[in-house]
Parts: sequence; C-alpha cells; structure tokens
Amino acid sequence: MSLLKRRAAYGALRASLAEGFAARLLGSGVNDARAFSAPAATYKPSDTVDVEIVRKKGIDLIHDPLFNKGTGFPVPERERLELRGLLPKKSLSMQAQADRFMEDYQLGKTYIDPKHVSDGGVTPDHVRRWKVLQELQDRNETLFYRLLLDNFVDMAPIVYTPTVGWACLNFHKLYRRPRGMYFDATDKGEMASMVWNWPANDVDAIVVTDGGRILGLGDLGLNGLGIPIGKLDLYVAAAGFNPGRILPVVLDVGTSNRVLKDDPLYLGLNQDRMSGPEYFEVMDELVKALMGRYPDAVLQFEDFNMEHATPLLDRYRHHHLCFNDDIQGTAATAVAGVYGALRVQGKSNKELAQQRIVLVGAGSAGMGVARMLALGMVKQGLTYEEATANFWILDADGLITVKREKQLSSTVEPFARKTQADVEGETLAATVKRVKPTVLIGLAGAGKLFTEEVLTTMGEHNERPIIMPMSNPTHRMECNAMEAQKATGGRTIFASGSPCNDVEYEGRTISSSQANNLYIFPGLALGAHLGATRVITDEMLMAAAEALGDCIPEEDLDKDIVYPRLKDIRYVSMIVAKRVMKMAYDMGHLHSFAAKKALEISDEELEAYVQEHMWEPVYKPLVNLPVGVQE
Ligand SMILES: NC(=O)C1=CN([C@@H]2O[C@H](COP(=O)(O)OP(=O)(O)OC[C@H]3O[C@@H](n4cnc5c(N)ncnc54)[C@H](OP(=O)(O)O)[C@@H]3O)[C@@H](O)[C@H]2O)C=CC1
Ligand SMILES: CC(=O)C(=O)O
Ligand SMILES: [Mg+2]
Repeated sequence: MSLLKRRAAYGALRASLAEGFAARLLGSGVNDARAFSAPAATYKPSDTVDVEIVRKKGIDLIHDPLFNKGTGFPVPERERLELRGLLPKKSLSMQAQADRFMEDYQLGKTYIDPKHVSDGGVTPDHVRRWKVLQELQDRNETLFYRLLLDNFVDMAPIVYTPTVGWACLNFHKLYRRPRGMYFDATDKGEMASMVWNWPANDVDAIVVTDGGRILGLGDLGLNGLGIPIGKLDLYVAAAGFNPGRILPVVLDVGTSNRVLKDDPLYLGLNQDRMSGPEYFEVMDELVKALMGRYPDAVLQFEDFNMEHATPLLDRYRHHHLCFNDDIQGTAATAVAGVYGALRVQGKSNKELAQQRIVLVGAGSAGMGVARMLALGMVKQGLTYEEATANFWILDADGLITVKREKQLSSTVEPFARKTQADVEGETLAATVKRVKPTVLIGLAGAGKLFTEEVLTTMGEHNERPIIMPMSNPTHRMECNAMEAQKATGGRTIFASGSPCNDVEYEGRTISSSQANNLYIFPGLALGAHLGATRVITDEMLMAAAEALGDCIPEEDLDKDIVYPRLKDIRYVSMIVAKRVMKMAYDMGHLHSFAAKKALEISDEELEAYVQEHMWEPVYKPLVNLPVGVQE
C-alpha cells in the first residue's frame, strides 16, 4: 500500500473514531455504552479503501474544484459532509455528468426553439450572454452585480425574462454549479436540520417556488429554481439586497411534465406532482424550517400553480412576512400601468372607475390584478360590487359568468358576469366587440390570444386603446408591440410582460413599456424588510402601485411611456420601499425603531435611511490598511 493510501486509511479510521466519540458525547444513541469499553478497532490494511481526506464541508466543499463532485456526491457523503439541501437530490454517475458535458463541448447546443426566436424570443446571442454572465456570477458576485446594475436595460432580459424562461426549460442540461437550496418531498422530517447547511447566518430575502407554473411555460418541477435565482438577482441589482443574505429555494414535489420525467438528466423527483393535504404538510414544514432559522426574512412565493398559489398565501400571510409575487406584485404593477396610461391620455387616477376592462387569464396573476384594480376603483368612489361590474374575465373556456357550470374559485366568483349571463363562454373576439373595453389585459400564458381581429376592434372603439399582453416569456405574450400598433394605426398605449422594442410605424417611433412585476417586488420587499413590517397588507401594495406610477417623468408620459425607465430601477425601488414603509407606519405595522425614527424626522431622512441600507456593488477592504493604501 502506498504511503498516501495508508495515510488516508489511517485518517479515515481516526475520523470515524472521533465521530463515534462525538456522537456518544452528544448522547445521540448511535453508539451504546459497550462501544466505550470495547477494544479499539484493529487496523487491517486489507479492509481499507482509498479515501481522500477532505477537511471542507458544505458549500466550501462544493466550491473546491479539487474535491467537488457536483451531482456525483453519493448519499452517504451528502449526509456526512453537510451537503443536504445544497444539491439536487438525484445523484448522477460520472458517466452521466461526462455525457452532459460532452454534449455542450462537442455540439455547443443552445436548446433553442427556432419558432420562438422569430417572434422576438430568446436567440443564440441571449444564450451566449446568459452563459457569460453565469460564469461571472460564479467567479465574482461584486463585479457581476456592478455590471448588472450599470447595464440593467441590456442585462435584465438575460438574467430575467425572457432568457430565464429558456434557462428553466433547460436547467437540467445546463446545470453546472448549485445555487440556492433544494428540498423535496422525501426530505420530510429533516428540513429543519437541512436548512442549517446553508452557510449564511443572516438571510434577508428568500424566494421559493415549487416549479408548478413557471412563467407561461407550465410545470417545470425542480427546473423552476431558475426563477427564484433570477428574481433574487433583481433583489440585489434593483433594490440593493446584500447578495450574501439572499436565498433561492425550490421545493420539489414531483412534476406532471412527462418530457422532464423521461429525461435521464432531469434532477428532480420522478413522481407525479403532489397535491391535497400531503402537499400542504410538506410546504408547512419547509416554511417553518426557513422561517425558524431566518425569522426576519421576507419570504416571496413565486410561480405556484393556481391550485396552490392563493391557498398558500392565505395560509401564511398572517403569520410570516411573506407575499405572492404573481398575485400581489403583478397586481400592483398592473394598477400602476393603468394609472400611467390614463395620465398619457391626460386623465387623472379618478377615471380608473370609468374603465371597462377585459382580462384574459383567470389564474393567480389575472385575479390578483382584477382584485387590485377593483380596489383602486373603490378608492375612486365605487363600491366593490360596482367595481367588479367593470370587468369581463375570460379563461380557457371563454367569458366567465354566473352561469358557469364548473365551480368557480373564491377569487373568480365576485367577477363572474351577473348581467347578460347568457353569453357564458363567449370568445374573446365577441366579448371585445360587444363590450368595447378601454383596457385589454392578457395573463393567460397561452400565446397569441390578441388576434388581429381583437386588436383591430380595440382600435375601432378607442382613440387610445390600452393594451397590456402581460404573459411571459416573449412567445407566451398575447401579442407583440408591432401587432398592436399595426392593428390600431399606431394608437395603442402598449405595455408587455417581457420586453418589446419600440416600434417604427409610419415614420414615427412608438414607445413600448414593460408591465412586469420587477418594478414592484424588489422595492416592496425592501420596504417590508427595512421597516420590519411583519405583514404585507393590501394598503401597502396599493401604496407601492401609486409610488410606481408617480415615478414616471412627465416628459416620458408625453412619449406614451407608462412605466419608469428601467435604467432608474434603483431609484424606483427606493421610492416604492419608502412609500411601503410610510403606509406600514400609518397602519401600525412599522416595527423597526430606526426606520420609524427616520420617518418621523422627514421624508428626506427616510429616503436617506433606505439608501444607506442598499448594498452597493463595490469592493470593500478585506484587510485593515491605513487610509489611502487600498487605492
Ligand atoms: N407581467 C408580469 O409581471 C407577470 C406575468 N405573469 C404571466 O401570467 C401568465 C399566467 O400566470 P398565472 O396567472 O400565475 O397562471 P395560472 O395558471 O394561475 O392561470 C392561467 C389562466 O389562464 C387561463 N388560460 C389558459 N389558456 C387560456 C386560453 N387559451 N384562453 C384564455 N385563458 C386561458 C387559464 O384558464 P383555465 O383555468 O381554464 O385553464 C387560467 O385561468 C403567465 O404567462 C405568467 O408568466 C404572471 C405574473 C407576473
Ligand atoms: C414575471 C412573473 O413573475 C411571471 O411571469 O410569472
Ligand atoms: Mg412569477
């Protein structure tokens, strides 16, 4: 036996004896009293295996290229080396890892669907940029965030929608280095201990998904983790959260996605998606584990399917500082956009109450938006019932009325049409013709629902139609900017979920805005975190929406722009955070003493307080040197 192997064997023996001793001291019951008095194990060279001695554990081990095995760590090593939760559960053989790598090496595959490229979706160049940015993030987060912040307009579509949608679809093929935490249904009973494998002692923001409905791409199971990662990139860049204090999380409860389940490289559980009481038990355990270790963190729920999104929000919102971005962040975003569009038309917020709104997609996002717009109308003087009468909501079965045979959810029910209910199931084109809406919103994730006929009708009945195809990513949007402008003679006030370029139409440039919750969730979470608000109320969301609308400069309104410029995202997030804190204060929810003090001094003081707490991507001294030497 070589000297090296002998040393390794001896090291392993010593380690296992030490472990046994530690276990006895801790009273774990692993070793009983006899083990104490038993003679030490005899050293038998023939029994030894070729063990590498590694002193690192957890994330330090994963980040050490000499010892890291990525998805190749076997289960016992994961247990002993504190890796649980830091990697997807499935162990891959070295051969499988090599095959995955060779596919990239030899073929340089981009896994792009050419159909989507032609419609302004993800291109090979997006993919190249995504990979380059990913590598930088793994090497140097400060520089990564410096660049993301300084080039937000250019890079947000790479780390976020639409490219993040592509990254999620292909997460299992692209998987290189873990980021965030991985829990699954088989971890039941162990989540509270697993969460301690996360290296940070303090976490300010957690984004969790179960991959149930990722953008408009459906159930992507464990692959959905790409979304919490992308959202938290924006927490840092857009709102100045500290990148060392954020935590992306996926809870894998299986998937209904057959393509993924059949793919040998898929890293998630190969079982059908869980539902019912069993699902809530697992989710409860995860939430308790996360909030148990990080009780002050803001918890954002992201991209849950319709069956779970609202029930989960209702279940936790009164106990933890949490919100559902798709329901609440999107709602505040849409309200701000409609207010912005009214201002473009020279109207005040008051006129919200006069709008006729057709909304396609009666899911989490759609119903969150409808409810918040209705609450906005209530603020302008209507009763809630009067407000709901201004909406026509459609799902895959057409217009929803009280005559719908299927049981309606509690979020949809108040919006089911009561008058003219004989048109139950009416098509979008027919509803738009009949109702002559002033505002058309799409949140169905089903692609081109705003056909030429629908758009032309919007143009016929409105001097300035407000058209918001808010679904993501690009190829799931209800229409693009050019289609809307062409069909309406360039008169549309346009805002889409994923970015659309401005349109050149009949010799003039027509602006496109982006109606995406990225304008709300970073600032909302920042305000809630800095103010230690403990809850996020409807009033705080409405304050966020109004703050967002107020950030649009007058000269941009003149150019039909209905959201602030993305280059100003840090300023926007600061203003949103400030207004959220002020509303929390008014409602008795501002529990941070320092924030309260700043707020009571002046608006400027509160602004300064928020700004001071926003992390800046600059190199900070890591050793104490005399002043001037660092430079
Ligand atoms: N811009 C933004 O900031 C945001 C955009 N979104 C986008 O909104 C979309 C929906 O998200 P979410 O509400 O969470 O999803 P859900 O799955 O909860 O809801 C989808 C809804 O769309 C309906 N729908 C599906 N196909 C059609 C169709 N062909 N015609 C009419 N309605 C249809 C569904 O009806 P049925 O139940 O009958 O199938 C359901 O009511 C996604 O694309 C997502 O990316 C979400 C959040 C934020
Ligand atoms: C933007 C977003 O949250 C979504 O499309 O789901
Ligand atoms: Mg979402």
